Amino acid sequence: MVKTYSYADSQDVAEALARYIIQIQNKTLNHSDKFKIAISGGSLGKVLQKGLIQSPELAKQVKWHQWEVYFSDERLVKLDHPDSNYGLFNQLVLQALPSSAPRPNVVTIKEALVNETGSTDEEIAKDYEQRLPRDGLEVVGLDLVLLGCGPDGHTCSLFPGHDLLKENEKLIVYIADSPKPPPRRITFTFPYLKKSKNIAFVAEGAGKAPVLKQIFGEEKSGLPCELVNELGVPVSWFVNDAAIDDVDVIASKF
Ligand SMILES: O=C1O[C@H](COP(=O)(O)O)[C@@H](O)[C@H](O)[C@H]1O
Repeated sequence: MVKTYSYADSQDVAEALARYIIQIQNKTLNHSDKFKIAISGGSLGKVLQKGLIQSPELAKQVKWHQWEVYFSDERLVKLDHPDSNYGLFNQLVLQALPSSAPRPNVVTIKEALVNETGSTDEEIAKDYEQRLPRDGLEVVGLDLVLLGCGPDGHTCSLFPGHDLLKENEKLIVYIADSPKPPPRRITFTFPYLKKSKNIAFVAEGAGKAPVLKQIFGEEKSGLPCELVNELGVPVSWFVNDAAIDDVDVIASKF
């Protein structure tokens, strides 16, 4: 269920990820009128910009008007704040679309609840969970979830050793003590990630080599990224060669 792809440079990674996204988009739109996808923050934004906006042959295949975009995690700041994952996606992708291009439907956190006296981060998480796609009363998984891999092995805002890794019921939860600033966030949980039809990770650069060695090594790392690999969801990893520094340990898996 875990496929791994490595490419020499970042442009190759970006184009390979874009081709994969378009493949899942087209397969989904054969039986649905909406392509439901989750975006992460961090380094993923630039990869999407390179593959889905700046690569003309691929850009013309993206059916943005049928996209329904969610966020696998979000920082609890205003949407135009430099720390906002929506803000990054808006800046790198949405604002780069031709003005005539139809826009996707983007499901952001309810900005009015952020820093409003009387509302709590738990309410923001519950509100976002209420807006996840449903089939009747049941919340359904997304067609594709795009995840990053932090140098500590975190993904979404699920951090190593955090109690949130034990959440087995809620689909969206809040964290008030993220070890990576800013501290206040909401995040997909493993129960929600497990509902996904497809998951893809992107990890690039020498800085990710040590954690990839742990995630794909012989020993169980218990890191959030490795726990996602074990959910039983089809997972694809897109990395560049700089992120694979130990041929013995993981290159055989790429
Ligand atoms: O804080 C976060 O970090 C992760 C990983 O970011 P990366 O730059 O190392 O790829 C990101 O996926 C997540 O959305 C973000 O909130």
